[in-house]
Amino acid sequence: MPRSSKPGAPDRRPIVLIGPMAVGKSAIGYQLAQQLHAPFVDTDVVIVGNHGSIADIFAGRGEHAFREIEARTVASVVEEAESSATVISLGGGAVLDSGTQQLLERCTVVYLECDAETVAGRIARNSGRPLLAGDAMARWSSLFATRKPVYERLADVVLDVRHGTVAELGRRLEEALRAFAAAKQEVEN
Ligand SMILES: Nc1ncnc2c1ncn2[C@@H]1O[C@H](COP(=O)(O)OP(=O)(O)OP(=O)(O)O)[C@@H](O)[C@H]1O
Ligand SMILES: O=C(O)C1=C[C@@H](O)[C@@H](O)[C@H](O)C1
Ligand SMILES: [Mg+2]
Repeated sequence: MPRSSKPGAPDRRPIVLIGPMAVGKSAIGYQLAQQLHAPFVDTDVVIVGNHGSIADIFAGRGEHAFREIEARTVASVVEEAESSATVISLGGGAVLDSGTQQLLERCTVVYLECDAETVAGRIARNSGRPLLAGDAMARWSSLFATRKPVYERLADVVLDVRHGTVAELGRRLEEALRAFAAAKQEVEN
């Protein structure tokens, strides 16, 4: 029996991880894909593969150009993943695009929820995120305050990632997705 037809198994829609910078979308997304034996795509990685580093795109062409590239990339990744349980990790700001928000209606959306304390050490070590140039923590907090309502509105499943290793959070997320799929199946039957 295919894994996804087990009662309560995650359904065959793309699983998309959203949330602020450094929350763990890429790390936990990869972990979940391993557990589900599913393909994994990180849209930031696809952008870098096709267009060069994110820092160079911001520096050379500006944020607006980056957002256009990002929206096109997310659309093609989601469309290619349609009807499969592919795990997709988005960049932190990808959800601001209205076309992307519409596409996410066809996916199971997981919002990774955290606080500034969780990401402080990770951001201090980081140098590749152009939007965090200067006072990284202040920039992160200001972006998070603006985007939090969008993350919350789009989420099917919310995972609190303030505590736990990536492996533990991957297991917790798989359980949460099974519970979500089971509840959805019950409503549909
Ligand atoms: N629960 C965790 N425990 C310890 N380290 C973690 C945890 N989650 C993520 N990390 C580490 O934090 C760093 C940032 O994680 P990651 O790159 O997955 O964030 P992201 O949400 O994809 O960020 P971005 O929006 O910039 O792509 C990585 O080095 C990752 O290994
Ligand atoms: O939160 C953001 O706006 C960003 C997050 C990163 O994943 C990258 O997509 C880029 O650095 C922009
Ligand atoms: Mg990432």
